[in-house]
Formats: sequence, structure tokens, C-alpha cells
Amino acid sequence: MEKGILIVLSGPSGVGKGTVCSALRQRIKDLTYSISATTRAPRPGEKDGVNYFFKTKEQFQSMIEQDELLEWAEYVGNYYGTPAGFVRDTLDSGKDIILEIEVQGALKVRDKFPEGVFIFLIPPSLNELQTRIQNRGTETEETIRNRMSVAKEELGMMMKYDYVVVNDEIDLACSRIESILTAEHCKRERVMPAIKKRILEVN
Ligand SMILES: Nc1nc2c(ncn2[C@@H]2O[C@H](COP(=O)(O)OP(=O)(O)O)[C@@H](O)[C@H]2O)c(=O)[nH]1
Ligand SMILES: Nc1ncnc2c1ncn2[C@@H]1O[C@H](COP(=O)(O)OP(=O)(O)O)[C@@H](O)[C@H]1O
Repeated sequence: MEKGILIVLSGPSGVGKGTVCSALRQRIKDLTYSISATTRAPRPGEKDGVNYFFKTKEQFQSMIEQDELLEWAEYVGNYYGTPAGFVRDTLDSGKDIILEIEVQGALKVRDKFPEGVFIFLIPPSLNELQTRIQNRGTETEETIRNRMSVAKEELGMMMKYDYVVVNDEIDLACSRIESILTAEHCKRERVMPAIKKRILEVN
């Protein structure tokens, strides 16, 4: 069986990765989402095993020691990592998987999966980025300052990605990413299952 495609979506905090990713999963039903492990505290409404696997520092350390993580990174005082087994099993079953991770981790994934598709989401402007983080209302003023300063560094890394997508409007950003994925499937001489279904329905 043909392996699935590994997709990495990165971008500064508050750009809309989470929002765009869930909209994309609504549109592309056969896209699997990789749930990361983190030592960050859950935000209101976040659920263990849905948004993240919430871990203590000791549990996270043990995952590193047991070689359970495809990559991991420290980001603004917390650890984040991608469980390796789930990613490999999904790809082996022929399904595409999307990882929503920050830049340092993405570069490590690139070493292991050079054939992956690396997409960087950017805001229309830095002012708009700050407004989005503030309006989300999940961060303290200090965390927002730290995240904005990391954001500027991260934006400097966008040329290391295969594609840069502007998240001005959620629907537009999703369509751009969908087009990228369609093109990547074509490059690999495949038709995305969602498109195949659409064509069959028309005929
Ligand atoms: N390297 C790495 N980064 C991750 C992982 N999971 C999430 N991240 C990134 O960690 C950063 C902080 O995530 P989070 O605290 O949820 O904040 P948010 O991006 O503002 O929603 C974001 O850039 C995420 O994409 C992971 O498994 N590995
Ligand atoms: N295109 C957009 N236009 C306006 N607001 C957006 C857009 N995309 C996301 N948002 C809002 O910006 C905030 C941050 O989005 P989120 O998905 O949490 O970002 P990230 O996962 O990158 O940190 C949320 O309040 C979200 O509703």
C-alpha cells in the first residue's frame, strides 16, 4: 500500500493554526490529526486526548527516554512533542496526517521525513497577530509579550518551508492549503480520496 503524506503546519502563536486545522479537518474527512503531548496546562475547554495529551514534566521526560517522540521542543517554558507510533501507523495505513507544531520541531521532522509537506501560516500583519492572541483571551500579558517575541523569530524561518500561506480569512486559508495538498497528491501520481469521491458522485 502507498504511504500517506505527512503534512506539517507551523506558524506563530495566535496566527490561527488550530482554527484553520479544525476547519480543514471538516473539509477533508480523511485527514488525520496528530495529537501532541505537552507539559503546558490545559486552557479552559481543552480536553486531554483531544487537544493534547497533558503530561507532567516527569511523564514527558519518560516519553523522551523511551524514544516515544518523533520530535520534541521547548516553547515559551513548556515542552511539546509528537508521539511517533501514531504518526508512523497512520502513514503506513495510507492515510495523510497533519502535525501542528512549532519551527524547531518541524525542522527535526524534516530530517526524518524529507518527503513531507511543510506549510507555514502567516498573519496579514504583526498587529493583527497581536490582536488575535489578545482576543483569544487565553494568555497573560507577559505570555503574550513572550509569544510575540518568539513570533518575530519564527517568521524569519518561514523560507525554510515549502509553502507560505496567509491566514487572512479562514475559508481562503483552508482553500489554499487544500490546493497545495491536491497538487502534492498529483505530484505523487495519486488522487486525493475526497476528490475521487466527488468525481464518482458527479458521474
Ligand atoms: N515541536 C512541537 N511543537 C508543538 C507540538 N504541539 C504543539 N506545538 C507548538 O507549540 C506552540 C505552542 O502551542 P500552544 O501552547 O497550544 O499555543 P498556540 O499555538 O498559541 O495555540 C505552537 O507553535 C504549537 O504549534 C509538538 O508536538 N511539537
Ligand atoms: N482568519 C482569521 N481571522 C480572524 N480571526 C482569526 C482567524 N483565524 C483565527 N482567528 C482567531 O485568532 C485566534 C487565534 O487562533 P488559534 O487558532 O487559537 O491560533 P494558533 O493555534 O495559531 O495559536 C482565535 O481567537 C481565532 O478565533
